[in-house]
Amino acid sequence: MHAPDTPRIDIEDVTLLRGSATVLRGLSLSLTEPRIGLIGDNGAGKSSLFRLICGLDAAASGSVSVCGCDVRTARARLPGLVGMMFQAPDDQIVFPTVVEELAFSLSPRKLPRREARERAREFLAARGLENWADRAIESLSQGQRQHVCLLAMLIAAPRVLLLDEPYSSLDLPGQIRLAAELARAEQQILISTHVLEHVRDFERVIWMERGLVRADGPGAQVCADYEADVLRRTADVSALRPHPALQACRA
Ligand SMILES: Nc1ncnc2c1ncn2[C@@H]1O[C@H](COP(=O)(O)OP(=O)(O)OP(=O)(O)O)[C@@H](O)[C@H]1O
Repeated sequence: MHAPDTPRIDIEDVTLLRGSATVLRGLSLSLTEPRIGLIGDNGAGKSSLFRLICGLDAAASGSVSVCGCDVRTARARLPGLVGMMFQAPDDQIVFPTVVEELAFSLSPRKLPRREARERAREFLAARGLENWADRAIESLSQGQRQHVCLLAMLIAAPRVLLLDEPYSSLDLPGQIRLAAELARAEQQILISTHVLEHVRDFERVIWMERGLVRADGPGAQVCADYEADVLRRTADVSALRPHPALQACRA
């Protein structure tokens, strides 16, 4: 059952265009679970769905609401409601140093600049990262930039977190820390990933295919169905050299 204080996202009969392409087609979803995984092939529409939910792109038709607020009319409230961690850190980061980027995330709270930076330093220090504060973003690796994107989203403390392939550039310790950070987080979290292990035990996983929902249900079932489908589609090549990610479903 949906707890009354858990955020909810309602998508009703949405069509989304990007350029001349229709990337989501008549999509309807009611997202109420605290953890939801999003899987599917490249180009299936996962990032597009996130962009729609956080108000970066507007639907050509249909409606999207977060916690009852229509994203078309609630843009000013959206930063406090929804935070997104982009797939490519350079699409997200706008400031030259870590502390400035984190302080920027606090801008919806309208704090004086000095106080916002102070809070950003404290936030970093609480995670043992005080020496990151004045580092130039340019001097960070891709994985470290991805970590900054995560911190920028967490410091803003929105009610819903959208993470677009958050593990893709992280080293193994980074992946373990991120998984622990997410397990602790009280927010509703949606994760798009190609690494099924990160969502297999979720209560709900949505498999997207060409802008539509192909399957929607418990993570173990949906991930197994997707793997079986991938195995069928790649039978010619996987017979030559089985991919480790598909070993379990071949057994
Ligand atoms: N800026 C854009 N302009 C036009 N079409 C786009 C743009 N960005 C994405 N698309 C198209 O939208 C469709 C969905 O892309 P999207 O990025 O949402 O897929 P995805 O499931 O997140 O893929 P991936 O797993 O590769 O990240 C694709 O067909 C893609 O070509």
